[in-house]
Amino acid sequence: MKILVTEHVAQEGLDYIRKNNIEIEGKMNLTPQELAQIIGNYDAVITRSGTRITKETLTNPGKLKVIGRAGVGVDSIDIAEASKKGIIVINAPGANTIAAAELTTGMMLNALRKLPTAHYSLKYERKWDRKKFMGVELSGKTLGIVGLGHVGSEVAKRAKAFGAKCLAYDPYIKKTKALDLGVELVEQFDEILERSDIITFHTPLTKETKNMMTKKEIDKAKDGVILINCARGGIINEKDLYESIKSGKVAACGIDTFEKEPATDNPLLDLDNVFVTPHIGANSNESQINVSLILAQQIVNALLGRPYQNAINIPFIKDKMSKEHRLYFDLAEKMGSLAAQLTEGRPSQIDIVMVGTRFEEDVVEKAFDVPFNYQPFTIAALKGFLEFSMSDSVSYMNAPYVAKELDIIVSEAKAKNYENYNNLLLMKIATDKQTKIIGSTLFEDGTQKIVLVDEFRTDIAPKGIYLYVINKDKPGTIGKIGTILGNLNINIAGFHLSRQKSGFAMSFVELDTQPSQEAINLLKKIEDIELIKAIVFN
Ligand SMILES: NC(=O)C1=CN([C@@H]2O[C@H](COP(=O)(O)OP(=O)(O)OC[C@H]3O[C@@H](n4cnc5c(N)ncnc54)[C@H](O)[C@@H]3O)[C@@H](O)[C@H]2O)C=CC1
Ligand SMILES: O=C(O)CCC(=O)C(=O)O
Repeated sequence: MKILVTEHVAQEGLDYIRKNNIEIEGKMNLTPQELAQIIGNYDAVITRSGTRITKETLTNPGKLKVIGRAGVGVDSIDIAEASKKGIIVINAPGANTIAAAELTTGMMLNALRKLPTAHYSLKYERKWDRKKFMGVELSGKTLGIVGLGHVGSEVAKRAKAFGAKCLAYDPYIKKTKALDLGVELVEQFDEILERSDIITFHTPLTKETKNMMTKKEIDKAKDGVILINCARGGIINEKDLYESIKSGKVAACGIDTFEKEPATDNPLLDLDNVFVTPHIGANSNESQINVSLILAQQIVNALLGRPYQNAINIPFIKDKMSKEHRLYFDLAEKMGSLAAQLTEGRPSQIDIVMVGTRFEEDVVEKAFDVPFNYQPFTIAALKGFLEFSMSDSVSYMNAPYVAKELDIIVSEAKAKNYENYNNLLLMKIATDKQTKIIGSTLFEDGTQKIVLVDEFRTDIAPKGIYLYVINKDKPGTIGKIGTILGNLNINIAGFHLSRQKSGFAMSFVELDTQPSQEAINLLKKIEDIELIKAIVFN
C-alpha cells in the first residue's frame, strides 16, 4: 500500500506508517490538477489546511480509500463527494488543542498590550517609547467564547487563570460542561456581543458560523471590543472587520486564520491594531507530533481493516455504543430491510422516530462538518432499506447521500411514547402507492422484535424466512396455507397472527426453507388472500 503526503507532517507518524509496511511518497506544492491526476494511485492521502480536496480532485479516485486530515478542520475537503465515493475522511480531533489555545491566549495579550508593535518599535526602529504602549489587562475583563469545544475550553481555563470572567455561546454542548469549567453558558449569541470586552471564536466553519460576525453583530458589541479569530477565516466577515477597526468600534483584533489563504495581500494587514499570524495555531512541536501519530495510527488501522476512530463521514463508531444501542442499531437495519421488502412503489419519504427514554440522549454529538447529521439508527434503517434494491453499493457512509440522490426526503424525530410502547424505533415510508409503518423494539433480555406493521401488532424475531400474508379474516385460510406448504415439503417453524376489526388479518409464517416462486404463486390462488410475500432477513 502507498500513502501520498502533500504537506509537512511530523516524522513520528510517518515512521509509524512505514513500520506497518506501508510506503509513503511526499509530494509538496502540487497544483489541484496534478493532485487530481495522481490521487487515485494511492490508498490514502495525508493533507493539512493548505491542500483542498474538491469534487474535481476526486473525479478519478482509483484505489483511494482514506483522506487523512492532519488537524481538526475539514472545511478544505468535500466530505459529501468523498462519502459518495466510499472514501473515509479521518482527522485528529483534540491533537492540536493546546497549541491552538496557547496561540489564542497569546493573540489576546498581543491585542491587549500591543506586544508585536512594541517589539518592532524597539528592535527595528530603535525607539524607547514607553508612553505609546499603554495597554489594558485581561484580568477583570469579560471574555466571550464562541464554541466551547476542545480549543474553546482550554482558552477558558487560561483566561480564568488570568482573572477574566468567561461567557460562552455554544448551543450544542451539555450545560454541565460549561458548569464544570466555571464558564457561564449563554443562550443567545447577542448576549456575548453585549457583555464581552473580548470575543474569541472557536467553532468550525459551517453554514451557521460563516459570517457569524458581520457589521450588524459588531455594532451590537461594546465600543472598543477586541476580536480574536484563530479558528477559521470567514467566521468574522473581513470586510466589515476592516471598516470596524478603521472606525475604532473594534479596538484591536488577533487573526490567525483568513478567508483566503495565503493571506499575504489581505487589506487587514495594512491596519494598526490588527495582529496576525500565518495560520500557525497548530504549529507547536508537541501538537504536530500528536497530530501526526494519532492520524497515522487511525489511517493504518483503517487500511489494514482494524477498528479506527475519528472518521468524519461515519460519525458513529459502533464499538463505542452501549450494548443496547448496538442491538437497536442492528434492529434498525433489519427493520429497514423489512420495510423495503414489504413496501410497494417508489419511495418519496422516510421518517424515523426514536421513541422513549433509551433515545433521549443523542448517541453521537452533532457533527458539524458532515452534510447529514443523523443518529446511527436512522443511518442503519436507511442502509437496510436501500441495500435491498441496491445491494453492496450502499454503506453506512453513503446511505444518506444515496437517499438524497433518489430524491427521498429523510427525517428524524424523537417522541416520549407511542401507543403503549416505552421504547420503540418507528420507520414510516411513503411511496407513490402507499404509506407503511413498521415498529421494532428490544425486550429486557436483549431480544430484538418487530412489533408493528401498519395497524397490526405482531411479535416476530427479525431473522430467518417468513411468509407475510394479508387475508380476509375468515375460517380456513390458515389451514389452506399449511396444506399447500406441507404438500411442497416446506416446514412451518412458527405462526404469528394478528387480527383487526377491519376484518383483515396479518400473519408472519416462519419457514425453515425459502419458498420458490411457484409456491408463492400457488399460495396466491387461495381465496381470501389479499397479499402474500416471502420475506428474508439476512
Ligand atoms: N488556527 C489553527 O491552526 C487551528 C484551528 N482550529 C480550528 O478551531 C476550531 C475549533 O477547534 P476544536 O475546538 O478542536 O473543535 P471542536 O469540534 O472541539 O469544537 C467546536 C465547537 O464549536 C461548537 N459550535 C459549532 N457550531 C456552533 C455555532 N453555530 N455556534 C456556537 N458554537 C458552535 C461545537 O458545538 C463545538 O463545541 C475549528 O474550526 C478548528 O478547525 C483548531 C486547531 C488549530
Ligand atoms: O496545521 C494545520 O494544517 C492547520 C490546523 C488547523 O487549522 C486545524 O487543525 O483545524
